[in-house]
Amino acid sequence: MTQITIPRPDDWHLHLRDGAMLQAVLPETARHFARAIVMPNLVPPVVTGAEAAAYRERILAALPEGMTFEPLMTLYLTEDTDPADVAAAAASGLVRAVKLYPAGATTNSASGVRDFDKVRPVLEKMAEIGLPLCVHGEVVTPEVDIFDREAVFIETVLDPIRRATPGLRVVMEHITTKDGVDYARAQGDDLGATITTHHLIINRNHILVGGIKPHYYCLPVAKRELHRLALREAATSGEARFFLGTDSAPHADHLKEHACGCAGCFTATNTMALLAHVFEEEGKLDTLANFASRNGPAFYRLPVNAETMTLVKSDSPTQWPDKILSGAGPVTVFNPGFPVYWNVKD
Ligand SMILES: NC(=O)N[C@@H](CC(=O)O)C(=O)O
Ligand SMILES: [Zn+2]
Ligand SMILES: [Zn+2]
Repeated sequence: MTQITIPRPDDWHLHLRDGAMLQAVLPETARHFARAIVMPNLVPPVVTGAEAAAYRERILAALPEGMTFEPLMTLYLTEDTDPADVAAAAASGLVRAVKLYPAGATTNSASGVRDFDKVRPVLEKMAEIGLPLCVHGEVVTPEVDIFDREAVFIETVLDPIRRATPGLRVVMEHITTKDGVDYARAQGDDLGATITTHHLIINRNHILVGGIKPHYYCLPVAKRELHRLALREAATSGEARFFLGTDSAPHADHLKEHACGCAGCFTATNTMALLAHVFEEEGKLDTLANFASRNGPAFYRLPVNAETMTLVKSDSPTQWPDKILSGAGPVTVFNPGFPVYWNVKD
């Protein structure tokens, strides 16, 4: 097959940042994706409904003329979050999810949750109104090896929270392990899991073998090959619980190529072409629409986009810019390390 048409995709986990970076990266997403769940880990974080409304306005103001894109807003869960504010922001349709960052787990997570008992009233309100909790699923206990943080989180934090809060709808964000895949599969339809593009392509060797590759460093960090293979199998299975969240996370190059480099891969520009490549490799092009276009809206109780996207495979490799230029500095586009012949048709 050299061509495939799917409903226009959405991105269920995206970092757009703010200011000059937002201006530069928003068109990269809006060119292909109709909607995105926009992460709230700004500095300072997007905590209240009023802050989410203001951030949404800044995103829409940065959208180039002629592009259509709907930002789906999220709130950053803190120990001081007010359940009534969350409920009001959800009822108005402004906010589509609340994001849980264990304090210290990832970029800009210092205001995240340390004591899960303190957020119990918010979680109970969310269960009552059906508002999803998006979870960065890693423990931050120093004794736990960074490659085990996701598996330990599932057992010691996620599962207890879900048992204590019946009816809470949860998205395991950017799963990176077979443990994550297996856990998601064993649950009911109140649990979804996003999978990034880059975790379908790289394993931990890509980061470390032959010299350290800062542009492959993200959190959760890529794991062993067996986990990458489990993620590929899950993403291409067509199962409703697995959907695309690119976690495209721009950082200026000087902050990635640094003695203490930031975590995040920037994949907004080439995600759809890369996914077509991956799904074709797996012999599963027929399930790309489920992963990128249908399963996410079903979980978030939104309609599938009416527009379509056509992906075409050609004889010569697809070209992308190496970097996106922004007022905050250049941002390197994720390089899969192999030629890709798929591209989105204009
Ligand atoms: N994924 C990352 O490595 N980084 C994200 C944060 C996150 O999603 O954990 C970022 O905001 O840069
Ligand atoms: Zn995260
Ligand atoms: Zn993220």
